[in-house]
Amino acid sequence: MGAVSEPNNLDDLVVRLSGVGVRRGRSDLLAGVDWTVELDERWVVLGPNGAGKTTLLRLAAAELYPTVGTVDLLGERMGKVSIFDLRPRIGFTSAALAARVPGDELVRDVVVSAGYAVVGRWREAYDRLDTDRAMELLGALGIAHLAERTFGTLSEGERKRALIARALMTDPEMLLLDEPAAGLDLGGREDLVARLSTLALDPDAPAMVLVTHHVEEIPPGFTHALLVREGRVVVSGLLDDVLTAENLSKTFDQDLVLERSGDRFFARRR
Ligand SMILES: Nc1ncnc2c1ncn2[C@@H]1O[C@H](COP(=O)(O)OP(=O)(O)OP(=O)(O)O)[C@@H](O)[C@H]1O
Repeated sequence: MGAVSEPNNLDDLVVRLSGVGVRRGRSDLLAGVDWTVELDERWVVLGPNGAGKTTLLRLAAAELYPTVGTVDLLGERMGKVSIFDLRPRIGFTSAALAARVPGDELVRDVVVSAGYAVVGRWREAYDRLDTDRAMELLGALGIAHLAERTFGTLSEGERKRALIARALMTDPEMLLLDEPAAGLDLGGREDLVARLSTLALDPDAPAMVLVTHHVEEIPPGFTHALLVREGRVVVSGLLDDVLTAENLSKTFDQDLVLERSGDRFFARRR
């Protein structure tokens, strides 16, 4: 599965992977991946540890080149375009990025500095408009009151939200979230899922791709799913078609039951 479906409008394509493989030494981190993401789509990428989810997201973030196949991002072919032109058009959050943010950086500056595509080493004067925009985003994520705190003093949940605000700072055409709810308590997870749901349902929001291990973390409003296992796409397509007990069981190599309550999903072993 995972065949490239023909998009309605080529201009709306934000990601197109064709026959993509990523090889390191003798290991295939990814193999034979075909995937397209359109502007109005919100994708969840699900799979067990080590399946290749982060590798897939890093390809979409222009952080990694494929070993084989082609990657088109926002209408540009990777390898033929400067990644420095491409990256401000892509919002990306990950644990690796969080680890690079200096603990003594003010939260407001963590967000504003996204416009300069650097963390921790910008000290240029910045525009008042940038500050206003950063404050607006921190407000939308419910942490405007933390703007003057240093990043290092934030809780895990507050850091995740600050980094999502940062990822949105450049008004990207695509927002990539690598396990945004990892490490959050139940309240923190539910709060984040609700905020991501609001974003997902906003027609003006960018295309979104969210990587997770847990179906409970799928925000309402997400439209598509890609299930990956051992570097290969198990199935991809519309969320309602793809998210079945059978597909999940295949992906996680467990006999799983999937339950749906309203617009949320829950899974457990049979
Ligand atoms: N540079 C590398 N060299 C060799 N193997 C690597 C390299 N980078 C990643 N891997 C391996 O590739 C596989 C896929 O890694 P990736 O981080 O994409 O998985 P993931 O699905 O995001 O996992 P997790 O859910 O645990 O974060 C893993 O088995 C990982 O150990």
